[in-house]
Amino acid sequence: MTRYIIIGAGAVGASLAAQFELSGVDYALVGRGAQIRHIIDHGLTYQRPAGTRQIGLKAFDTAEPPPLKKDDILLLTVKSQDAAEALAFWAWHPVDGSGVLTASRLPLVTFQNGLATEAIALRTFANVYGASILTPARFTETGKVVVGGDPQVAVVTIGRYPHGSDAVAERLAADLGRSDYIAETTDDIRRWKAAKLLHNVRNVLELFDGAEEARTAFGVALVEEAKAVLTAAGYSLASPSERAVSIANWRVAENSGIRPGQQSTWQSFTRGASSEVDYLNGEIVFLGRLHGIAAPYNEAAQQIAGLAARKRGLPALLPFDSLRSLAENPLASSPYPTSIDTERTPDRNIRR
Ligand SMILES: NC(=O)C1=CN([C@@H]2O[C@H](COP(=O)(O)OP(=O)(O)OC[C@H]3O[C@@H](n4cnc5c(N)ncnc54)[C@H](OP(=O)(O)O)[C@@H]3O)[C@@H](O)[C@H]2O)C=CC1
Ligand SMILES: CC(C)(CO)C(=O)C(=O)O
Repeated sequence: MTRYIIIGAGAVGASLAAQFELSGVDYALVGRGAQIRHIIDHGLTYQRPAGTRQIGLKAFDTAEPPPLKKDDILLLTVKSQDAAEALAFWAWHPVDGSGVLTASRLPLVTFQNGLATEAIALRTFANVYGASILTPARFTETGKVVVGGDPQVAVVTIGRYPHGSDAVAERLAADLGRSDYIAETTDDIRRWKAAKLLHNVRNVLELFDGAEEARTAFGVALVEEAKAVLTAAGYSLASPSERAVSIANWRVAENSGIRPGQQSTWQSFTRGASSEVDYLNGEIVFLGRLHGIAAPYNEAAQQIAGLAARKRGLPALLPFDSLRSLAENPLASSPYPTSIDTERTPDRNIRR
């Protein structure tokens, strides 16, 4: 019987575990730090539009991972910047105590935003699948995850990487469907991930203050730049009309505990965790450099977020004017103060 090994117990991973637990799909949730300790000891506080419940989960600390079995499928739900470390940890585990190694045997599904993780995974794992997930999920308090998707938790598109679809993708889509997700498969997951990145390049704006109108205009510039770069890099972007499933009735529920302005990047900064911006705006900068397209708006956002991330926390929103002047005058030295305390204080901002 298939068992899903969920790696990373945050917004996406812990909610997957909770939904599998509720629907009877077999899984093991493997996490680290205070979050997994709390889940092991007390269960997960899981807030959905219909109410909040305390759910006991099959949870493991990375320090004591469950032994892997031959029918396991790995679901990678860490942030992109943590993917290489997590993959290196899992790749060379023996399966079933045999001489067969995880990376050559077990399928691995990458749930990350951005375009980088699948290629990193393919270096070690022979069977890589990408999953593009649309879910309003929040992890800002230890032991608690809020998901406002209604009536289903999320919309997930799955495909084999770099292309194709097969029985593993279909299996995961079916199990997600049983677990209250809208799920579909695709032959070209790269197009879906690229299309989603157009949304995620704007995540960074939630770290900045400033007038709504000016921030919206900056968001448009980020997206236009991303479109130009992705096109130059050979991506044709998937369009919502290509969906095989209807998401017309899917929404973020009102009063679900999910508020605008608190997407995944904001959550990491708020928790004092590390930043994914180098894989979102940074992916556009990287592809722009490879294909000779300037991306000053994404580059300015990446630079200022990068400096701020070293502080590990977001005591106050960042000055939008600095962002705009750096984007409009990229050769000027960074207008954002560089005398930043770089001491690492993980989980500093978590409310307990
Ligand atoms: N949150 C959302 O609403 C959405 C997120 N996404 C994407 O999904 C991906 C996951 O995001 P999200 O769930 O928000 O991330 P979170 O930061 O909420 O959760 C990731 C968890 O993985 C843990 N972790 C990191 N490295 C390891 C490791 N080696 N082994 C075990 N656990 C590890 C982190 O611990 P620590 O805190 O110690 O770093 C953290 O608890 C991202 O690419 C994100 O962009 C996509 C759609 C929506
Ligand atoms: C789906 C969405 C937009 C949810 O907020 C996301 O991808 C994120 O938070 O990064």
